[in-house]
Amino acid sequence: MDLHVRYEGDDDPKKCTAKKLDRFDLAALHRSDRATPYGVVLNPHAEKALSPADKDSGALVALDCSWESAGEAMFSLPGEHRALPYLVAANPVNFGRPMQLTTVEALAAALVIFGAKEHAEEILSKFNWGHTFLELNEEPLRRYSECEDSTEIIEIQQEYLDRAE
Ligand SMILES: C[S@@+](CC[C@H](N)C(=O)[O-])C[C@H]1O[C@@H](n2cnc3c(N)ncnc32)[C@H](O)[C@@H]1O
Repeated sequence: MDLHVRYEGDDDPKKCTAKKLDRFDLAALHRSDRATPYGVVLNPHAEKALSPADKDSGALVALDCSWESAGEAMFSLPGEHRALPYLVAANPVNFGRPMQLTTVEALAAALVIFGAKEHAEEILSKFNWGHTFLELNEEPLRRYSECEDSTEIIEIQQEYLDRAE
């Protein structure tokens, strides 16, 4: 599956996970909405949860910008907008926190949910904490990948939300 990133460029380029994926030719960066291919847009504000039912909806797209600027209005890209279900970050900035994933973690999570675990491992292998993301989220990612649709994903997510309270 082709990975695309709408790249805003307002985060430190040395720490930016999308930039690193681009350097290894593992994702394509786009500087405008128009230049970004239509597909599934990973958007934490989306009403619908990502599920295996989305896997044939075209390109997989993330928006790389700082979390300070990642408000709802920023996600103006045309596409099928989907939020990832409950997962925890493994990156050093947000380790253990739910939902605020880096771009590479978000793309990897979507790939695992779509049944492309090897592709997820490949992109995470460029980060020394990358494998930890799959270890921390092994059970939820496996269960999400076995769901039919967004309704089933939400049911499983609720179990993790209840446990986290
Ligand atoms: C806000 S940017 C921050 C990127 C960070 N600067 C980096 O270097 O990776 C992270 C992007 O990953 C995706 N993402 C992260 N968490 C998500 C979630 N819970 N649901 C959907 N997409 C998410 C979104 O596309 C989001 O804009």
